Amino acid sequence: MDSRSVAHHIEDSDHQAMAHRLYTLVFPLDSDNNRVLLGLKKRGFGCNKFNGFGGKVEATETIAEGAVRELVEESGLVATSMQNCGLLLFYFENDPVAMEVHVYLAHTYEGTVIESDEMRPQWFDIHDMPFSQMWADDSRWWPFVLRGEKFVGQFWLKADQATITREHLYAVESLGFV
Ligand SMILES: COc1nc(N)nc2c1ncn2[C@H]1C[C@H](O)[C@@H](COP(=O)(O)OP(=O)(O)OP(=O)(O)O)O1
Repeated sequence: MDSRSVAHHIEDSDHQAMAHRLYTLVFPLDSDNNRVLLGLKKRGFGCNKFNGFGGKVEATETIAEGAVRELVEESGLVATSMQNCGLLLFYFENDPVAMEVHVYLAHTYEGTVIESDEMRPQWFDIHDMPFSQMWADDSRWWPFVLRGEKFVGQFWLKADQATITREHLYAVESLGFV
């Protein structure tokens, strides 16, 4: 088990028994204008979906370092303050490895938004998200972000990557275990 994984903090024995792969997901906010920067994924996993910016955490970095690196690589922005706002756990049918996704809000950042090989960035109103072009789970947990609540979400998905068969989503006081 990756020592950076927080799997053992989730009270679910099936979950704890699984292998986990660590990911990050960062949402840059423009609070003055109630906007969030999303990227349209241009290739690979989640192609043609809007999402925050993130990817696999490398073996040599912390989760927060991975979040900053992926944001720069995919959007051109360098986060200067980030808040860990959620933990998402995805279990895909026929995949023995759970995805452990650490979600951050970037409140301040430097640099210029650029399109990368992987992502085409676009600003959206935080109250008018393109959920029909996003992962199925996003519309479930985004309201927690709007309410300023930290959250943990477990989602079980069919192999079609679109159908949620089971979910467990709840607010937490703190993600201090992350
Ligand atoms: C299943 O539902 C999902 N919902 C949301 N909102 N985000 C998800 C979901 N499943 C995966 N993600 C996120 C987690 C990561 O931020 C990316 C996937 O990362 P990727 O596979 O693109 O990782 P990279 O390291 O960038 O990959 P490359 O090997 O292509 O560089 O999606």
